[in-house]
Amino acid sequence: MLSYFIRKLGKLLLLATVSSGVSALLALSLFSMISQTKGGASLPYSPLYYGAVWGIWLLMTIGTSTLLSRLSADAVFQIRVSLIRRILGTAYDKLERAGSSRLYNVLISDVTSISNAFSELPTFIFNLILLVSCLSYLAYLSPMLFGVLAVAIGISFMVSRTLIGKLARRSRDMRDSQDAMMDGYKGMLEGSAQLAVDAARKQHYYEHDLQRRAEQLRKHERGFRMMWDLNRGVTVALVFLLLGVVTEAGRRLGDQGLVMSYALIITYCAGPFGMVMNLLQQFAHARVSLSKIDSLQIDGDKSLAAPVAHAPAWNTIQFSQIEFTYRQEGAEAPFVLGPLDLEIRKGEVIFITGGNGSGKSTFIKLLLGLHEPSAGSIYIDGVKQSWADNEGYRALFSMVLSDFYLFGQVLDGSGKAAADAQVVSLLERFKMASVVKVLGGVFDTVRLSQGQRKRLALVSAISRERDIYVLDEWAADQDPQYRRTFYEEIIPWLQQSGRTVVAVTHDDRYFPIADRRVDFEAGRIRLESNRFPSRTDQTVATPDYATVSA
Ligand SMILES: Nc1ncnc2c1ncn2[C@@H]1O[C@H](COP(=O)(O)OP(=O)(O)OP(=O)(O)O)[C@@H](O)[C@H]1O
Repeated sequence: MLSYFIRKLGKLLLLATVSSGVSALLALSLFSMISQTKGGASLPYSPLYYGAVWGIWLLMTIGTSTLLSRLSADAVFQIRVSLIRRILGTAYDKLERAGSSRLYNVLISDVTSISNAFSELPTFIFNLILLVSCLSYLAYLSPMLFGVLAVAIGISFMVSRTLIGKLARRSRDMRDSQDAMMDGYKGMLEGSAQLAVDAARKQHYYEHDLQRRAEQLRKHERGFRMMWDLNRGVTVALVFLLLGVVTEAGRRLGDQGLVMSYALIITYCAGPFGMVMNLLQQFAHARVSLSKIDSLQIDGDKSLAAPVAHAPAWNTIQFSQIEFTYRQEGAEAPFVLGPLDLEIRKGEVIFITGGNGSGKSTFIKLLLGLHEPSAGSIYIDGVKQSWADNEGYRALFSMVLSDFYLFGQVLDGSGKAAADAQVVSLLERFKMASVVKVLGGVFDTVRLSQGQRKRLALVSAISRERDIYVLDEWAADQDPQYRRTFYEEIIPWLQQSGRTVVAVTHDDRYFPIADRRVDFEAGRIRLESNRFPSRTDQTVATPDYATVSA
């Protein structure tokens, strides 16, 4: 990730570092001029020269601040965008395993800690240069006194390193507690209606989940802050220790002027020294965030700029000995789907039925190419599909799953904003035209009832003009009248235009609508019943998008 940043912001980082370094050296030369003025004697350089250096230093400092603030904002932007792209390019099942709470936390807190650390790099380099320059100058003033100082600095460095190691461990504990807290927030917000009605549950959730997690987080935050402040305190204490060591050594050497110069420069260096130590702490914290991101395996590398894959021409999709197992930590007997053998033919209406937990939705996700089969293969017209390169395969589908998200923007078959007239005609068909307006392909509201939102989701899915519609219990939230319209009008209308429909349903009275019903039980196909056994011999219509969209 660091190399990614350096690639993206390398020039700005270099500029900010050089400018920080020059400012540091100018500041040091100002100090050197002052420190050479002993006992109220005049400056060794003319006031004009001092004023000129001061002026340049001021300009450089203003310029550096501007560059640093730009670098900081750019770093936040770059890491945010890079994470978004990684998440968008990551396989669905990896995201599902990571869980939304952990992903939200990465997007919120890890983005901040990494970008803070990165944007502080020039400040770190600035202060490091300042520190090294100060130390070099001290070595130049008196190598012997510097030798004494170097031993004290070495010891200080070892102490700080140990403390920073402890801080990283505390940071890791704190980050884990933040994930748990985020999970608690999620329950509180997503379950707000249940909690509002059920006071006992609210109290229980507060005491057993939220409060406990908050206490755990407080404990780890306290440990982290304590270690952070301890490290800072130790830094200040070390500066005093160094001053004491220098004063004593100088007294023994009998050179008060030298001691004065040393004390002045060490006092000046206390700021940069503290800053370097502070930033080392921040880097340790950011490293924990980076390891958090790595642990989620959001390693998506599919470029968003890559051309969108086109769906292949097809007549049959064949599942051959397909198996899938949910990877669950600690689960004794994880759910196993398959082995499945199934053929989907173009233009068919297939209903997927079965009891709760029988594997219908899991099958749907395999069909959509969202889960990678653990065994078996998928063939299109006899050609084996590669999981690693299944963008084209996925482009065959449009769907409304049971946990769908309703996007406000409607897209057409080419991925552009859909024409309003086309969307309005679909809204009319779904009896939504009086409820929702569309402007520039965007619904004016998505704050609707669940059944209405599902209708809009299907309008959106149809607008994409894809070959196969996959619907997971779409009609479950519709009123009986519209449920009937869905089964007796919408599905036949889609089929007549050459579309294939694969729908999960529990509505047994409408089962005869389907050409085929595939019934699941305990992850296996229990029964496959055909309404038209000879359907494969029929000529299948080519999809007529104009008819469907109109
Ligand atoms: N994300 C998941 N992680 C682990 N196991 C899961 C996950 N989702 C589902 N399962 C397991 O897979 C089994 C089948 O789930 P699936 O959602 O496919 O059932 P379904 O037939 O669609 O049920 P329903 O009719 O209730 O929607 C479940 O019993 C559950 O044990």
